[in-house]
Amino acid sequence: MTVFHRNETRDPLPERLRGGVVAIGNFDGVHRGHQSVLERALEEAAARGVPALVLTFEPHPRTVFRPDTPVFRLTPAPLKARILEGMGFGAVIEYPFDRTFSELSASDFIHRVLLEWLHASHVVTGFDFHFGKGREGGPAFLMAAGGENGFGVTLVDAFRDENASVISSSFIRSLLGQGDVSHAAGLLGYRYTVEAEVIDGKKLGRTLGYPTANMRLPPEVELRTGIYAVRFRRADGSLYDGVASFGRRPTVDSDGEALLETFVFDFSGDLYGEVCSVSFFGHLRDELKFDGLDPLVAQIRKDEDEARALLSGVTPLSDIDRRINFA
Ligand SMILES: Cc1cc2nc3c(=O)[nH]c(=O)nc-3n(C[C@H](O)[C@H](O)[C@H](O)COP(=O)(O)O)c2cc1C
Ligand SMILES: Nc1ncnc2c1ncn2[C@@H]1O[C@H](COP(=O)(O)OP(=O)(O)O)[C@@H](O)[C@H]1O
Repeated sequence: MTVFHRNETRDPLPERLRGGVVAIGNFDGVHRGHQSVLERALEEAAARGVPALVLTFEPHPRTVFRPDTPVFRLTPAPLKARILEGMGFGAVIEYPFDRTFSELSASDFIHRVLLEWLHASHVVTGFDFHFGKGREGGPAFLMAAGGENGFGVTLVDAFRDENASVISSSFIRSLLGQGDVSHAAGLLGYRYTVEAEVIDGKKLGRTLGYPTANMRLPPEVELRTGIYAVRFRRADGSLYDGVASFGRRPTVDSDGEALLETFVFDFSGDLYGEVCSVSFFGHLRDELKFDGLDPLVAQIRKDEDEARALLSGVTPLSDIDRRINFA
């Protein structure tokens, strides 16, 4: 068993990873459309007996072109790497992306990155992948370059869901903005998941009988505020059901920042400083401003019951979902 390699630099690639099948793309969310491209790369690699790699770019190229509007990332690099590892890839290349790199011509990208650096034997991308300065290189260019330079190319057609709609990261972001985490899960193939350190709060939760693990999400996250049924994973891998509130807590803290606060079921202990993850299974309601703490606590009790009921019946949507939320 070789270990998964996360490559975050332009330093020479370890020898054992050269000559592989390379899937290229940003793959933010690693949604079911991305998975159809990625599965093809895994099949090609298995058939040839060579490593399977993903070439992706960090930071997300749109963040480099428009620094003041950071992209709402469905899968920040660490989560993306974990999903790809679970799928069976040998490595993810998080190639450093900056303005200078974006000026490389499509031909230079092929020669310097794919050939001289990765020694790619085969490339797999989606039908609409473009690369090089001004997106000048498209599928036809890549096919021709493969023919000239002796690497194979597989272009994977648009994946359509059950309703014949093309799945896109931006549509999934908009669903999360509406709080529709179940529709988002259907398109991702797994429940939307965030990861962050548990930080200190007002220490009020414990006095209400509902201690909550508080997390700060990146400001560009556009998840709708509200109350959700969730699964909570600790750093040691243990899994718990829970109920979480994402928002500004108008009842106790009207001008505070938005926080994700999870009441973890059947748990007691210290979570401060631990990096934990939260996966969203269902949106229960919007956040409300209550007239005092008693009605808030009464509502949280109902939320807990509702979340327990919802979570008691859930099943994995895919192997990825099983690894993240069930195993
Ligand atoms: C399931 C759940 C539902 C919540 N719903 C609301 C709400 O509708 N309105 C609100 O102001 N705060 C809501 N809260 C947030 C509580 O006000 C908050 O958890 C409490 O103030 C504890 O804060 P602390 O963790 O900083 O001590 C909710 C919390 C949980 C766990
Ligand atoms: N069942 C639980 N769910 C969430 N946090 C818990 C639980 N049991 C203990 N804790 C601990 O208590 C803390 C939350 O208590 P709370 O009074 O809400 O404080 P804070 O305001 O700092 O979040 C968590 O960060 C965690 O360390």
